[in-house]
Amino acid sequence: MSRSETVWIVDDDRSIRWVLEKALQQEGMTTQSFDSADGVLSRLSRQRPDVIISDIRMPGASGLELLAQIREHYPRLPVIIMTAHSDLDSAVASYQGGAFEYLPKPFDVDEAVSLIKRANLHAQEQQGLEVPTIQANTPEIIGEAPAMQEVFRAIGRLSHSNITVLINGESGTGKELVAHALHRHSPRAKAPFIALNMAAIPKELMESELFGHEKGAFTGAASLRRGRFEQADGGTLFLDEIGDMPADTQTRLLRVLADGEFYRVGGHTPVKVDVRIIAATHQNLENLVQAGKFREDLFHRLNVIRIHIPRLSDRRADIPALTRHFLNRAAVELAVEPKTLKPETEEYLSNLPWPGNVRQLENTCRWITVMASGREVHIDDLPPELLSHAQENAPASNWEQALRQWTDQALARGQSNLLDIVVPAFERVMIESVLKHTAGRRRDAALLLGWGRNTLTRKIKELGMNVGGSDEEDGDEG
Ligand SMILES: Nc1ncnc2c1ncn2[C@@H]1O[C@H](COP(=O)(O)OP(=O)(O)OP(=O)(O)O)[C@@H](O)[C@H]1O
Repeated sequence: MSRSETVWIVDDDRSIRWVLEKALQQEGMTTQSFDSADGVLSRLSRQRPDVIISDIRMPGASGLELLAQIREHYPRLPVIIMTAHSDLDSAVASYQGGAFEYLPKPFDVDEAVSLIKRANLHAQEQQGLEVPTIQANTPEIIGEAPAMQEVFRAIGRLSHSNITVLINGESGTGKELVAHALHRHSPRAKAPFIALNMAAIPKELMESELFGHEKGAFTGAASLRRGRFEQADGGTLFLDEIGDMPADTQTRLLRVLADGEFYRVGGHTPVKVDVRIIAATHQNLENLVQAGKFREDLFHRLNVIRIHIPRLSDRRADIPALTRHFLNRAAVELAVEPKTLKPETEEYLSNLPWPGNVRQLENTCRWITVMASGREVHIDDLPPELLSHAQENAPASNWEQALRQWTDQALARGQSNLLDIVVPAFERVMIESVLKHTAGRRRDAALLLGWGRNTLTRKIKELGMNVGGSDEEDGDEG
């Protein structure tokens, strides 16, 4: 490039401006910084940067207001929106407002720089496309954890499209919630969102459920019934647990997706529909295809865009916020004061395995709201299965987690001098295991532990361990 690209940085946080300025200048770009959105617009009438990167929340006009103004007056100018409040609403609002990208803070500086370069290239290639602004308003999906930010980005990116989406994730991770968000942030938002769980419908009823039936199509079909496909016309059909769909229904579904029309059960006139499919499964569809249980051609039709929803144990950072959200919601449902967690209870919950994912956490919050006696929730107030579960199932590889839980509980009991209890226990386990490994030979054991032999002997005495063998005799094999 002959001339240096100019990037405007808009953020009320001086350190962010500074970090970006330095990084961009190092890449040979020219920067100009603004501490609010207000100055940017007046400047734009005289001067034009190649890319703008702006924070959302600032005193005065917000980054999204700035974005809207720029889209209206300078549609070719790419804007990257940054925010410390990495919620779905800001992600979606950014994309729908026509942002080139959405960058949740804290971000990797290199990532920011390469994004800015991409924005610049894109602007040159595209010569600007104007995108309509739609007001965002969703039910809350909580997700500060990086894995969820990826999901939000996907929802944002897809918000202009009607493309088929396949959602993967364990049961209770929020697949339906995400499917709904995809719909609400799509051009079909005003049309129906129809959800259907393949695992919950008896096989023999599935076709009529999906495609409806004509009057008299079979015994009991007293009148014409429109199926889910017709109900979802113009909107979105969410097919949950698609892996459980029987083979013949898969064949019919494939045909509908190809032709955009189908016959009601017992019908002879084709029914035309325009339906966006979002499918979800907790199973590995590739494996089902290999096992001959899922049609490969249908799999490819559904697998256009895939969104993976992480299990709750892979986004533990979100557990406190989710818990507060569910406790507040349960309190509203039950018309009581919301419970709050003691810090050690929050920490304890954050470290549980949560095999039932977000749904299990939600149910736990309902349980707590009903059962916990005080306003503040102690570890002892948790449902008994969570208390025993943690102790029995703490995996050996995860001893730190077990230790953390033990510490929380000891603190909750008011115990002190904790290291006096834990350190000897720790040393005892290490010494026993290593001596077992060396068949009682202390010299080898000391080497493996990384201690001198005298230290090991002293420790064994101090700990009052009865480990057989002695310091004198262990010079030889014996
Ligand atoms: N990130 C989240 N923020 C707030 N609520 C959530 C979130 N994820 C899930 N939930 C809530 O948890 C419950 C379970 O979510 P959902 O039904 O979407 O899961 P699912 O993956 O579709 O489960 P299944 O596969 O068992 O049908 C719902 O009540 C949903 O509102």
